[in-house]
Amino acid sequence: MEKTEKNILSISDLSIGYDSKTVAERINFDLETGMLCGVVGINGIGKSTLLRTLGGFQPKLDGNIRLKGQSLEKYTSSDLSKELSVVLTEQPASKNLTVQELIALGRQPYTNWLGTLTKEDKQQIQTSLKAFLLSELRNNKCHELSDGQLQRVLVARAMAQDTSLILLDEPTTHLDLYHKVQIFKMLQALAHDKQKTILFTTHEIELAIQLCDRILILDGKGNPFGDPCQLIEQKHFDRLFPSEMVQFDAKTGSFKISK
Ligand SMILES: Nc1ncnc2c1ncn2[C@@H]1O[C@H](COP(=O)(O)OP(=O)(O)OP(=O)(O)O)[C@@H](O)[C@H]1O
Repeated sequence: MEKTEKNILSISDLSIGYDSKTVAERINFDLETGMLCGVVGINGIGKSTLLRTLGGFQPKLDGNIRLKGQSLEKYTSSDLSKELSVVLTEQPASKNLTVQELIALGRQPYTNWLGTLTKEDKQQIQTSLKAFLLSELRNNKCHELSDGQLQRVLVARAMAQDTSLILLDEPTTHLDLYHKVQIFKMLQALAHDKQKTILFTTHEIELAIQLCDRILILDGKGNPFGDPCQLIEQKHFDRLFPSEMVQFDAKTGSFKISK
C-alpha cells in the first residue's frame, strides 16, 4: 500500500509503437517521488517513442501507464498539464519571446483565460530563473541564446509548470561536457531538493550512471530497470553494444573502445 502511494509513475507490460509496428514491448518500471531516471539504449530502440507515449502525445499499443495511481488516458488535458510537463528536442516555435516570457508559459495551466499572472505564478517564474542561472538573461530573446542556455530555459519552463512528473527527450544534445554535467546536476537538484520525479532519454550513459537514481535500459528484450550499480553488477551495460567494438568497464563505469 505504501509503495503505491509513493509511486508517481507505474508502468506495466507496456508496448509502444506506431499503428501495426511495435517498437518496444514488455516495459515495466515504477518511479517514486524525487527520483531522477535516465532511459538509455541504442539508436532507434524506442526511447523517444516511449517518452512521447508517456507524455500522452501518442497512444500506447498495450499495457498500463498509471500517473499518481490513475490511468494516463483518464486525465483531461487540463488536469494532465498540472501533473506532467514535457520537454521535447524540437526547438520551441516561440523563440521570439524573452527568457522570462517563455518560462512564464509554464504557468499557463494555472492562469485564467486572460493569462494574468498571480503573485504565486510570478514567484514560481523567479524561482525557476534562479535555479537555472537565468536571472541575468531574463530579458534576452530566446533566439539570442546558445544551445546550452536555451536548454536551461526549456527545463526552467518545465520547473515553472510545477508538475510532479517531468519528462525530457535528450536534454543535453549539442552541449559540451561541462554543460551536459551542468544540466544533469540541475535535474538532479530539481528531483532531490524539490521532490520532482524526472525521467529523461539520453545517450550519456556514463553520466547517467553517475547521477541517476534509476536507469531504464531499452534493449529490445527484457528492458532492465534499476539502480545503476545493480545494473552494472548484473552486467546489463556489457550487453548494450557489440563487444568487438566497445566494452564496458564495470570498475570505472565507462565504455572503452575494443582494440
Ligand atoms: N512517426 C513514426 N512513424 C513510424 N515509425 C516511427 C516514427 N517515429 C519513429 N519511428 C520508428 O520507431 C523506432 C524508434 O524510434 P525512436 O525515435 O523512438 O528511437 P530512439 O531510441 O529515440 O532513437 P535515437 O537514439 O536515434 O533518437 C525507429 O525504428 C523509428 O524509425
